[in-house]
Amino acid sequence: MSLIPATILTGFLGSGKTTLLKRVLSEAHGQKIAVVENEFGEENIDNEILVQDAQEQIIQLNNGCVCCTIREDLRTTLSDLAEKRRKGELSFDRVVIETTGLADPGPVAQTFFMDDEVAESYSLDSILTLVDAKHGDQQLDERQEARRQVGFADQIFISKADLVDAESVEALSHRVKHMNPRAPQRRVNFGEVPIAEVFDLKGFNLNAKLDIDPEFLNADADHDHHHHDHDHEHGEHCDHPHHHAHDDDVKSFVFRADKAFDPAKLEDFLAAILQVYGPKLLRYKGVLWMKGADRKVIFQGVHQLMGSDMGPKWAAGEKKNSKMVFIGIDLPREILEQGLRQCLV
Ligand SMILES: Nc1nc2c(ncn2[C@@H]2O[C@H](COP(=O)(O)OP(=O)(O)OP(=O)(O)O)[C@@H](O)[C@H]2O)c(=O)[nH]1
Repeated sequence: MSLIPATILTGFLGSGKTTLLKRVLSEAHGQKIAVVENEFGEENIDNEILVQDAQEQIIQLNNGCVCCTIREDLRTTLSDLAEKRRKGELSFDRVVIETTGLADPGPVAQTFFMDDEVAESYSLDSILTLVDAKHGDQQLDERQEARRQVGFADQIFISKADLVDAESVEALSHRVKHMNPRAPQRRVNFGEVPIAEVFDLKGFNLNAKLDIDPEFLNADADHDHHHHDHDHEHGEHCDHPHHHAHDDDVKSFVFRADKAFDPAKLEDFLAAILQVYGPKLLRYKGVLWMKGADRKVIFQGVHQLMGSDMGPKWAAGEKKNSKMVFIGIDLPREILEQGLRQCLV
């Protein structure tokens, strides 16, 4: 039986997760969706909002946060769901896990890789993160959970743009992009979003795509700014409005190289780096040129868990190179860059 696609829906308190989910559930998409809800408290209001006319399966994980105490519950819930599906007692095509606004999506994502039973039945499709245009800046300033949610995202939805002026949305969008350049961004008005941008994003797939805006890559490579405090001159690579400097602890950087990697050296280096900095590395992904390989090598990971795979062949005439993006908390950028350079042939 094929793996059940799973989507993690995250975003800070009140960012519009339930609104978006309700919208998605009520859209005529012909799919059966099992929803795993994680709410604080006994009363689950969201549940009532969501159930209405949908025949979806809604499971609640109450009294705790999915990222810590409830993690075991999540594991058993997912296993039970898969088991019932196998036996024909339940029928659903995919599962969506809505985390509380205070959850760190990291441990939730890791459940899909670390637990054998879960990994055998599910494949993590993507992490969707909502950012509230009205309160996002303050939440990112004050709450690390909010910053981690952005760092982990495969797709970002900016909600409530109707409540603020265009310039503020731009500034927020720019800030978020610096934290996570690989997640595409989209504005959503009361959860209105095409289903194609919610499901089957394959953000966790080892595909050969590394969706980084080429502008961002250029700006980043040409400027050796070790501190991303948005202090570049106006008009210089970066023409978005940004009035204030943010020194977000969740940062990203892109490494590019026009020389091939020595596979053994790179493997040793990455293994060592993950040992030390794994907890701080939220997401990383790369399309690599390895010495002696006629195919692209795709690698990616979450914290200490890293995987790699062969991608497509380098096309005739294609200029071989490598690009990697690292997203993490207080990233040791110089150590990473220096180390990676030493792995080049
Ligand atoms: N103006 C405006 N309000 C929105 C938008 N999206 C959601 N809201 C409102 O924001 C409030 C919170 O939305 P929810 O969908 O409950 O947010 P949530 O992320 O599920 O909230 P928690 O479960 O508390 O974390 C609701 O009153 C929504 O109607 C939007 O695009 N614009």
